[in-house]
Amino acid sequence: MTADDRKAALPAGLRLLPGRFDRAAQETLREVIRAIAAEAPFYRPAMPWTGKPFSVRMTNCGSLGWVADKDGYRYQPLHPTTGRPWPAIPAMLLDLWQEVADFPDSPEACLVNFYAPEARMSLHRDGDEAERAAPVVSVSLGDSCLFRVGGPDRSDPTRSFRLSSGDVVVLGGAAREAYHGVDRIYPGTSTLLSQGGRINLTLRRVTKAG
Ligand SMILES: O=C(O)CCC(=O)C(=O)O
Ligand SMILES: [Fe+2]
Repeated sequence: MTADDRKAALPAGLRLLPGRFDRAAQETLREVIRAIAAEAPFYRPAMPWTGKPFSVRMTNCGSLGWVADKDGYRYQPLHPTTGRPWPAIPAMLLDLWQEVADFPDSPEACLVNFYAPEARMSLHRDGDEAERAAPVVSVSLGDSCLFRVGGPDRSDPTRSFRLSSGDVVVLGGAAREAYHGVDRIYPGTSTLLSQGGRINLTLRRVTKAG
């Protein structure tokens, strides 16, 4: 038995689609995100209550965007600093959802995370969406990362694996409720983003946001 065999199994409903986007498609996505960020700039959210800034910078596209500030976590239709609506979700990402989500309706939200080399995302569950039958569909671009996933309880055993530019992860079924996070970025592992770092796109159906 290897060390890996002793680790938790991947949760049911987690699908990894390595290299789902080839380099040309990644470059197109990069330009699409550049246009989104020109309209809806990346900003640094803060942890509720403590106000501690996230290491990840964020923006959104879609009719709703996920935000975090001293008042809590929520979805809202307007960018917190510009006050403008989020840009539409690009057709390429709606097409991806149609192909892999196995869910009839389109996503309302696409969170765009930017990880500088030192950024990470601590273990959490995506729990602010009313529609939990819809999966979370996530796209990785730029530098590789170490992604960790466990079970529905924070104390469940976890497994980690690398995600590289162009990879897609679908968290559906039981995996929709699984704890997950990003332990680290591997700087210099991709030439896609000239400044380095990693972009993650996270499509969610949401509906009836609080
Ligand atoms: O960056 C990732 O791969 C995961 C992002 C994530 O879990 C989230 O935004 O909720
Ligand atoms: Fe998440």
